Amino acid sequence: MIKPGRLIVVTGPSGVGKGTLVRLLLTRHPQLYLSISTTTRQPRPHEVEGQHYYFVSQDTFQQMVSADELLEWAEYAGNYYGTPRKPVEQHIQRSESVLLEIELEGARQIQQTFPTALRIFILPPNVAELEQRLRGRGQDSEEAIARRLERAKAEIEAANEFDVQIVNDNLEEALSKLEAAIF
Ligand SMILES: Nc1ncnc2c1ncn2[C@@H]1O[C@H](COP(=O)(O)OP(=O)(O)OP(=O)(O)O)[C@@H](O)[C@H]1O
Ligand SMILES: Nc1nc2c(ncn2[C@@H]2O[C@H](COP(=O)(O)O)[C@@H](O)[C@H]2O)c(=O)[nH]1
Repeated sequence: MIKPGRLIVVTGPSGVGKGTLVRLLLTRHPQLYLSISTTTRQPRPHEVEGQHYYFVSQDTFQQMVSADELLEWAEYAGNYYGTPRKPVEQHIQRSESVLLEIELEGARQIQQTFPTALRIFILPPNVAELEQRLRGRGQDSEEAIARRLERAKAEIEAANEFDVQIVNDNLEEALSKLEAAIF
């Protein structure tokens, strides 16, 4: 059994399948709470305010940082992303476990502030497959894909900083490993 009120961080390069794995995990384990991030990125066509992200201006994001309303935040590929503090703390206080799906710099901040958090790194089978997944997703411009792939190299090198590393090759197998790490 998972310990109550645990913080679980899922990190890995963009396009590796974190969101896909987390969505599947939530359908099997609806008791987990997924934090909804704030971002200055423009919404993608299918994205819904308050469901995928809270989409805010740079000014609003900066105000949230100044007011210490974010548990962690980072600049990523030209946009800002952060975890709203209050909902996470409320769920943890209620002994509910919370999932953060965030990039490397944010995960490093969580390591400082929540050293007991379980930190999981999702790896691609190889970089060519990662690129194929980013392109296949069809959501990002060529420039955005290039920036994400550039960042991916440094991210992958940091995988050993994490408690658990999971290669997302076969999706079902990766999901089973994610469940085994958490439960
Ligand atoms: N095991 C897998 N095999 C093949 N394709 C996969 C696998 N896992 C995910 N994908 C596909 O890869 C693409 C990227 O997945 P996803 O959006 O979940 O990545 P992500 O890590 O959440 O990216 P980001 O960090 O940018 O949000 C999607 O099209 C998804 O369907
Ligand atoms: N440090 C944080 N990183 C976050 C947060 N929410 C999402 N992310 C990560 O950003 C990249 C890009 O996301 P995309 O939706 O533009 O593809 C990806 O690695 C996300 O995991 C956050 O609150 N903090």
